[in-house]
Amino acid sequence: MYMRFFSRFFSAMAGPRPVVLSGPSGAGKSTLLKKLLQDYDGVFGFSVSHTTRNPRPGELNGKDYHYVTREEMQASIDRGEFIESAVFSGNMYGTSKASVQAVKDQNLICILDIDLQGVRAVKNTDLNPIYVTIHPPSMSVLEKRLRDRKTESEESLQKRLDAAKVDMEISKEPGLFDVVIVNDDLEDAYVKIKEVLIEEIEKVQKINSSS
Ligand SMILES: Nc1nc2c(ncn2[C@@H]2O[C@H](COP(=O)(O)OP(=O)(O)O)[C@@H](O)[C@H]2O)c(=O)[nH]1
Ligand SMILES: Nc1ncnc2c1ncn2[C@@H]1O[C@H](COP(=O)(O)OP(=O)(O)O)[C@@H](O)[C@H]1O
Repeated sequence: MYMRFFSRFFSAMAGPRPVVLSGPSGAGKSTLLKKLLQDYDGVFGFSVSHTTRNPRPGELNGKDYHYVTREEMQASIDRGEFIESAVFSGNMYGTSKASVQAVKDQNLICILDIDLQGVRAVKNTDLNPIYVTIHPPSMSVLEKRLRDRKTESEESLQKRLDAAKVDMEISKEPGLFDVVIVNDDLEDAYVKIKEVLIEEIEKVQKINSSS
C-alpha cells in the first residue's frame, strides 16, 4: 500500500515516461515521430542524437542530429557524456545525457529514435521508457520505401536491409518491446501509436494546463 503510494509519487516527480522508437531503417520512425511533434506541441520533445553520418538534404544540425566527426564523438563518449552509443551501418550514433536532460527540463515526453543496440543499453539505465518498435508490412515494402526515399547509396541501402532482417527477428524476443506497430497504412499506424501513448500524453496536457 505505502510502497505503491511512494512508487506512484516518485514516478510522478520524475516527469512523464520517455518513449523509445526503434525498428528497421525505413520503417517509418521519423515520419511518425514528426507527426507527433507537430500535432502535440508542448507535449513531446525529441532527443537529438549525435551522429558521424552526413546530413541529408533538408536535415538541420541541432534539430535532426548533432553532426560531428568521429574524433569529436569519441572524445565526448570518453568524457562520459553519452547515455548510450552504437555503430550502425558504419556510422556512429549516440544519445547524449544533455539531449535527454534538455527535454526532461521542459517536462515533455522525450522521444528517442534509436537502434536495437541503443534499446539494450537504455534497458540498463533508469530512464524507464515505453519501448515501441515500428515494423514495415514486409521486407519488399521496406526496400521500396527506402529506395523511394532516395537518401541512401546502393551500399548503404544493402547494409540497412541486412540490419533490418536481423532487427525484425530480434524484435520478437519476449519482453524487449512493449508494442510492435506495423506501419502499413500511415494513418492507422499513427492512430495506434497515439493509443499506446495516450496515458502519458494526457498526463502532460493536464500538468501543462494547470501551470
Ligand atoms: N543507438 C542509437 N541509435 C540511433 C541513434 N540515433 C539514431 N539511431 C538509429 O540509427 C539508425 C540509422 O539512423 P539514420 O541514419 O537517421 O537512418 P534512418 O533510420 O534510415 O532514417 C536508425 O536505426 C536509428 O534509430 C542514437 O542516438 N543511438
Ligand atoms: N505508411 C507508409 N506508407 C508509405 N510510405 C511511408 C509510410 N511510412 C513512411 N513512409 C515513407 O517511407 C520512407 C521511410 O520512412 P522514415 O520515416 O524515413 O523511416 P525511418 O525513420 O524508420 O528510417 C519515407 O520516405 C516515408 O515518407
